[in-house]
Amino acid sequence: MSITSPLDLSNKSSKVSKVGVMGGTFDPIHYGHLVIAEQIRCEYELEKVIFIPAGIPPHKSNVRVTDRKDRYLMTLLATITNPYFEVSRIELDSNEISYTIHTIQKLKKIYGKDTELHFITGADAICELDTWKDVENLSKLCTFIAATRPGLENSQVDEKIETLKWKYNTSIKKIKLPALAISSTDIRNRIREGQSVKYLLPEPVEYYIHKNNVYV
Ligand SMILES: Nc1ncnc2c1ncn2[C@@H]1O[C@H](COP(=O)(O)OP(=O)(O)OP(=O)(O)O)[C@@H](O)[C@H]1O
Ligand SMILES: O=C(O)c1ccc[n+]([C@@H]2O[C@H](COP(=O)([O-])O)[C@@H](O)[C@H]2O)c1
Repeated sequence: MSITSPLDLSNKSSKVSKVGVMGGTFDPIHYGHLVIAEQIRCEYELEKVIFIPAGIPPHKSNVRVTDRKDRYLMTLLATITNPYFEVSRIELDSNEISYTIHTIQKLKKIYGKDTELHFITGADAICELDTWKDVENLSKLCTFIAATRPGLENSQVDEKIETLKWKYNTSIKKIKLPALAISSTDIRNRIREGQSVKYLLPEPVEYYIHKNNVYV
């Protein structure tokens, strides 16, 4: 499905030198995503962070994910108040599996080779980097910044990151952030069970979910 909207910012290529790329399924987007994106933006002096909802998330291709229009609109609602945040439909508008290597290659073409691209992830996602498509080339085109996530043993994450850095000769930075034990899975379950999700995600996103019966 193609979603057309004047709010698509993926073609804005005005000269920037350090861009954050925050990929995710965002089903739904929550404060865990927003906090890591904002903290990493500040810590690494990124000029902006582009949120890229996945069309077909590579590791969830056999899992039912919510309609792309809903995930796109929820991501827009969640990020609209931050002038440094943008949302791109680059993956949503493609019917291919949303491999990060393809997205980063497209962004490199848009922004040019001199713009640094920093892929923002949670520590759980970075620990699976070995299983991503074409990691060798991906590692040459971007760096990775991984935020700690509750439930993961820090020493094991550190060990895994060191192995990945050595194996792919790439830059993976780890940043320790205030732990937010929030996940989209938990939010979906809470909504289905009629429990409150207030303060786990931005209020407009919560309204959107209830108004459109997104997780019934
Ligand atoms: N609470 C959190 N703390 C740190 N990183 C997070 C947190 N929630 C999500 N992330 C990271 O954000 C990225 C996108 O995550 P995703 O959209 O899959 O959310 P999720 O909460 O992990 O979803 P689900 O529960 O459906 O698997 C991933 O790199 C993930 O590791
Ligand atoms: O490119 C890959 O092979 C790949 C495999 C797993 C995850 N990713 C990306 O990592 C980000 C987080 O994924 P997820 O499944 O936790 O939402 C999202 O942008 C995915 O496209 C990418």
